Amino acid sequence: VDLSTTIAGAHLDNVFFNASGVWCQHEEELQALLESGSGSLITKSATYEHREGNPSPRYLPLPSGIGSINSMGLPNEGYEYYLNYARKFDYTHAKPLFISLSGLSLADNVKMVEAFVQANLPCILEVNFSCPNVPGKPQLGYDIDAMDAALATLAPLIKKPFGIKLPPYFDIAHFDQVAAVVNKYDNLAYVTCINSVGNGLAIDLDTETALIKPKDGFGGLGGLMVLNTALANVNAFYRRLPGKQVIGVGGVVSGKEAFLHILAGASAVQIGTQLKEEGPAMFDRIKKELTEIMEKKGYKSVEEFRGKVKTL
Ligand SMILES: CC(C)(C)CCc1c(C(=O)O)[nH]c(=O)[nH]c1=O
Repeated sequence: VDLSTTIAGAHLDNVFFNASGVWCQHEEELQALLESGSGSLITKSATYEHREGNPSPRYLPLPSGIGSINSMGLPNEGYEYYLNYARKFDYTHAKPLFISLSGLSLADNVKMVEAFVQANLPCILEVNFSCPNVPGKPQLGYDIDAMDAALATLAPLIKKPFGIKLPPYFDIAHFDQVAAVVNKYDNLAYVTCINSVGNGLAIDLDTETALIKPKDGFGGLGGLMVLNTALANVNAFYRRLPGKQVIGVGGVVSGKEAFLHILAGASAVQIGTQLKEEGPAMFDRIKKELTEIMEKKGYKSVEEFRGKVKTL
């Protein structure tokens, strides 16, 4: 069966790759992704300066495999590290390179975008809209006017097709409002849905203590428990963004959830928590599981069923 796809004009020989933030902060990790069964790779969201991030424990899988919680605090090597990586990257390689940017201000995003545009490389830029906004205001992804203003500045600068990483939405009116903004920008080629479900709290019964150290234990939720929110966001934006694509992420632990993401409309599928727990060998397992499901159902390519979820 054919698991290949094209995102923002770049060909992936299979739909799978890492969720930004997982297995992608350092070159060694990115090299492991290149050597894995993934179809592509995306770097850890970069800020202008290097960041250590929050004190540990800052990521933990939750008991009974329902998911994970993290408050990493944007640890990354600084954007120049990823720009250099993108300069050295072998673009004849079968896998396209995605670069995630998460500036702490619009000015920082502009400076980073300008540097990448100046370098004129084949990598695809993805702006993380869960990045923090002005302190006291909600993240960019939850401030529709700020999101529109950021895109009005960034889209013309980037010129080429690019994407944005979106937090999960839970209100139909928000799907409508965000889609109306996204549809204004022709080169905004895709949205990646969803980022972690924000500010969850995991507490240990025995110690009566929050699991992670930062932010009084508050952190983003990922893994199987966010699957149905992820499927809804993928399908909501698939229905609302004609001519654009959706990358699905959230709750993919096997070929089954990957199949459901594609059925909901995903053109590619990213994996975070399960990759963190299982390592890059996971891609071969998940590709095999998706292939088996497609063979059993008689599908020869992901194109045949993408977005074809039925309603009653
Ligand atoms: C949450 C932010 C630190 C504002 C952005 C980086 C990020 C982080 C992180 O670095 O803590 N974790 C996530 O699950 N998603 C993200 O987008």
